Amino acid sequence: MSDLRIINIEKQYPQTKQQKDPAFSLQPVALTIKEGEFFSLLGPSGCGKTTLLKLVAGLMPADKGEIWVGDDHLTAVAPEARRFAMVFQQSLLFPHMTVEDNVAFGLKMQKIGKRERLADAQSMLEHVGLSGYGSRFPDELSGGQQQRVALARALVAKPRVLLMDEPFSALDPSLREEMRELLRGVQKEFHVTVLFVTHDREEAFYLSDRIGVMSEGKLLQIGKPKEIYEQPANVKVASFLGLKNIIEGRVINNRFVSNDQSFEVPVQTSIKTGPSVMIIRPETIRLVPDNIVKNLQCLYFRGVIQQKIFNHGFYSVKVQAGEYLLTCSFTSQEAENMKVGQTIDLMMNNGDLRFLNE
Ligand SMILES: Nc1ncnc2c1ncn2[C@@H]1O[C@H](COP(=O)(O)OP(=O)(O)OP(=O)(O)O)[C@@H](O)[C@H]1O
Repeated sequence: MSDLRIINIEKQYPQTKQQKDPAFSLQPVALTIKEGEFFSLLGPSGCGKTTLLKLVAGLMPADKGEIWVGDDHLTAVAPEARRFAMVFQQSLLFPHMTVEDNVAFGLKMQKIGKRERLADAQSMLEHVGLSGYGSRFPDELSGGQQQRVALARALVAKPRVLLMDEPFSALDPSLREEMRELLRGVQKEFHVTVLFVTHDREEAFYLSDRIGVMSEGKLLQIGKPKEIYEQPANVKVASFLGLKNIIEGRVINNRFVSNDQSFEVPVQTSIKTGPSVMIIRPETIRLVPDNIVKNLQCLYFRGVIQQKIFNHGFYSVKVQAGEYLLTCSFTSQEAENMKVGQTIDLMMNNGDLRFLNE
């Protein structure tokens, strides 16, 4: 298998005289991306995603570590000889060449005959929904169409790895969605290995087979989107993923005790004694049915509705429960009679709660 192996790659940028803070360093990254896998590096601006991508591409040397694809050791191989393709935020098409020639350019470099390369370019343009656009010039295309051409140009040369750095961030939201769908489709069709950089959680969750969450030069967690969402490795990952209802407290004798001592719940034995957080996922919160007998398997809150917002087919409802402002997710039916200012009773199963050491 031609997996992409990133073996303990690290990089420290040199300190400049004007710089007050220490120069950025990328902590050692060890990561294997399977052939045909879509892998995203997700993290806030400045966390080192592009740095890692450039090291993989060979656009700058690493201080330590190795890059392999299958049995090929690429660490010292020039970027253009790695057989990787790259797509950036700007499409970087050659303005004086037609769309068709832009797409066929890489094949020309590989000394593939004119007829064959134009046929391949045409076929790839069809795959990205641009058949009939071959004789136009880049400035006769919209931003979204230019990114389609950039994608076609990257794929036509059958790269061993496709590296993408925020390729859709300059596009408007509906076009972004369209491009995500297109990319997901062609990536699966051509079984190309993709390393994708984004700070957009939704984009990473939609596209990826696996995600690596980065922060401050460190790869904090690797996992499938569902695993990362349901079991974030630590508070930084949880906060970056925008997880709601992160409640601070302590673990004592395998029980989580909230800071204001108003409740305690059992935790998994893997959670260490000491400062911790409890995460309540909005979709696991339910209304307490009438006449229920409360039991120890659930946690209960009484609170006042502060806000009710329709959001993508469900209602996001904020409830002030003592000192906690809980975000809940209710169906239209559940939320139908809810009004701001109303007192409601909420419950959640202990088994749905997540605990993390800080
Ligand atoms: N050539 C360089 N020399 C010195 N420092 C650099 C260099 N390139 C980037 N940096 C610094 O390294 C850090 C990581 O930058 P990088 O571009 O990898 O982040 P990123 O996660 O891709 O961010 P963004 O999403 O904003 O592009 C930043 O603090 C940046 O200022």
